[in-house]
Amino acid sequence: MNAPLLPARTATGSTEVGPVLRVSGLTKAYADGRPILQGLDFALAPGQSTALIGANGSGKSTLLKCLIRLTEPSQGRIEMLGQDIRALSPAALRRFRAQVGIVWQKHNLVPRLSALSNVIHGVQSRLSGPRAWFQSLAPADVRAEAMACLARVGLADRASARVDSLSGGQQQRIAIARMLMQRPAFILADEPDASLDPQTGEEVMSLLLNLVRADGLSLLVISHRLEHTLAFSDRILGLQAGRIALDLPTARADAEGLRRFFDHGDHA
Ligand SMILES: Nc1ncnc2c1ncn2[C@@H]1O[C@H](COP(=O)(O)OP(=O)(O)OP(=O)(O)O)[C@@H](O)[C@H]1O
Repeated sequence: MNAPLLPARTATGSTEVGPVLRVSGLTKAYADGRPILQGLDFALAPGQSTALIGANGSGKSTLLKCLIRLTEPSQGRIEMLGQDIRALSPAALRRFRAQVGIVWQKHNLVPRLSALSNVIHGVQSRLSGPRAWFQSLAPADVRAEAMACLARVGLADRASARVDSLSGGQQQRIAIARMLMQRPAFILADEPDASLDPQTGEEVMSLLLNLVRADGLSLLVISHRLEHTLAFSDRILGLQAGRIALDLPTARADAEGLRRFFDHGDHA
């Protein structure tokens, strides 16, 4: 059970790649004792985009936060990128989180700083102090990498613009570029399209998926939009009453059944 999950040599010498995430018996209750997650078991294969769906309050955000211990699980085991997450010391957990890119609905950019400085902030796991904060103080290689990340999200020409002069969609792209700067191995996204108009939301989701595909990354994304779930995932996990009530390849998803799950939190 304690063996690393990422490339392991088999007896024949071939390389076998295990899941990027394996969750076993994950249970969570907040202080009031009400069970939110009730013994979840699932694993995610590398290089896949998985949509996490469920009614409001079904525990999607709680699950994402448990995975990296932004909230502490009550019980169960979480293995991500070969690490037993619940066994990590606070310092090891901070180092581990640097490998996980997170895209939130609210991106927490620094509004008065430039787009480039905000992207440079993604380097903080590798570099500390003002050199990881201001574009004018960042080492040349860090600036160049941040510019490349900006180019990947289509905003190289806005590098010097103050973030608060950019649109909501552009700001979410900057947040994605900052996340790329972390060189993540796994991406968690909590409704990255939620506060954007439908077209911009679709563009952001499409950009995120293209980057994930290009870099061969794994993505677990909370989705509230049926059409985005169908267009931007390989697999769908549905939460209902704290349990996984739906788990299927997106190619086999029936849009009407999914619509019921979105509207009522069930698929009966
Ligand atoms: N810090 C907290 N303390 C107590 N209860 C909480 C806390 N955070 C969330 N909850 C409760 O846990 C339940 C699940 O919340 P969570 O945000 O995980 O659901 P969700 O599926 O992401 O919802 P939504 O789709 O509305 O974002 C809700 O009843 C919520 O009120």
